[in-house]
Amino acid sequence: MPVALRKRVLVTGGAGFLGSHLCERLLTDGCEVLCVDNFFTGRRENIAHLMSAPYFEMLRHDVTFPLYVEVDEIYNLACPASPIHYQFDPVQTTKTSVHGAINMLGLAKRVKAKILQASTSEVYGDPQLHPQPESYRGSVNPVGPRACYDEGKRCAETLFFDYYRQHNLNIRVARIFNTYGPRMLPNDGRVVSNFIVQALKGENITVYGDGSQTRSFCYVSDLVDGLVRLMNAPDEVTGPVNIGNPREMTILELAQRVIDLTGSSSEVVLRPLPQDDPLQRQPDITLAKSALGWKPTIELETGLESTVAYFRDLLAVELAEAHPMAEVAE
Ligand SMILES: O=c1ccn([C@@H]2O[C@H](COP(=O)(O)OP(=O)(O)O[C@H]3OC[C@@H](O)[C@H](O)[C@H]3O)[C@@H](O)[C@H]2O)c(=O)[nH]1
Repeated sequence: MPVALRKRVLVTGGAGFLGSHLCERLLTDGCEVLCVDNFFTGRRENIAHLMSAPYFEMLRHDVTFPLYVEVDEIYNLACPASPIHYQFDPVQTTKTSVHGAINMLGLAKRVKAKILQASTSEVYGDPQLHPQPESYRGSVNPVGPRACYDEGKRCAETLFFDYYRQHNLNIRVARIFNTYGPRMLPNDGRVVSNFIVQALKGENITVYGDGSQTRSFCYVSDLVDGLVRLMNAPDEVTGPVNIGNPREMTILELAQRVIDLTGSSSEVVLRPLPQDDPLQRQPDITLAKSALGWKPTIELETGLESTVAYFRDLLAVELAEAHPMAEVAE
C-alpha cells in the first residue's frame, strides 16, 4: 500500500487488554499504528509480537500529559478498567479520563484527526432501567468508590460532545460493556479472569454478594470489531453507542460454567459485595445493529474456551519459571 494511503492511527492504552487486540486488528487492516501506553496495567508482553511489524511503533507516554504526533485517527482507550486497578489511585484515574480526554481532543483538533473515546457501561451506574439503551442517563453515586472511573468517563463523554459542538471535531463515543478474552492479566481482578485463574489453580471461586447480580460478557474480538466499525461509520454516527453482548447471566451461573469448562474441583465461596456494585447490566444494542451493522458473533462457551486455553498456557509458563528444575527432577 502506498505510504500516503496508509492511515496513521494512534491507540492510547495500546499495550492493554483491549488496546493490544485493537492494534493487531488495525495492522491487519493495513494501518500504521502508533501505540501509546504508560504500562500501569498495560504489558510489553501484549505487544511483543507486534514490535517487529514495519508499521507498528510503541511510545511510552502518559495521556495526562500533552502529546505531539501526526495521526489521522485516535482511539483513546487509556485508563485502568478493572475496579481494583482504577480504585488503587482514584485521583489518577479521574485525571487519566479527564486530562487524557482533553489532551487527546486537543491533539485531534490540531491535526484534524477523527477521535474515538472508549467509554463504559459504568456511565449507567447501578441502572434502574433494564436493559440499558444509550438514552438512559444512569444512576451513578458521584461520591462512591467507583465514581473516579464512572464520573471520569462521563466527563470524558461531555468533553467529546463539547469539542464536537464547539470545534466541529469528528468524534465517536463507544460505551463498552463487560469484555473478556486472552491477554487479561491473571491479577486483573475482574470476574472472568478471577474465576478462570481460581478454577485452574484449584482455589476457591470468590463470588461477591450472593452471586445473583448479572452481567453480559462480550468476547474481545467482537468488541474490537465494534470499535473499528464505529470509527469507520459515516460522520453523523457520533454515538454514544453501546458495544456489548446482550447475553445476560448471574455471576453464580458464570462461576458454574467456568467450573464445568475447566473440570475444576474448586468450590464457590461467598464474599462481601463491593460498595455500589451494579446489580444488573445488559446492553441494548439496537443502535449498534442499525448504525454499524454490528452484533456479537462469539458464543460465551467458545469465548470462554479460548480464554481458559490462554490462562492454562500462561500459568504453565509461570510454574515452569518458578520451578525451573521441576521437569528434570520428576
Ligand atoms: O472475583 C470476583 C470478581 C468480581 N465479582 C463480581 O462480578 C461482577 C463483575 O465484576 P467485574 O469486576 O468483572 O466488572 P464490573 O462489571 O464490576 O465493572 C466493569 O464494568 C465494565 C467495564 O467498563 C469495566 O471493565 C469494569 O469496571 C461484579 O458483580 C463483581 O462483584 C465476583 O463475584 N468475584
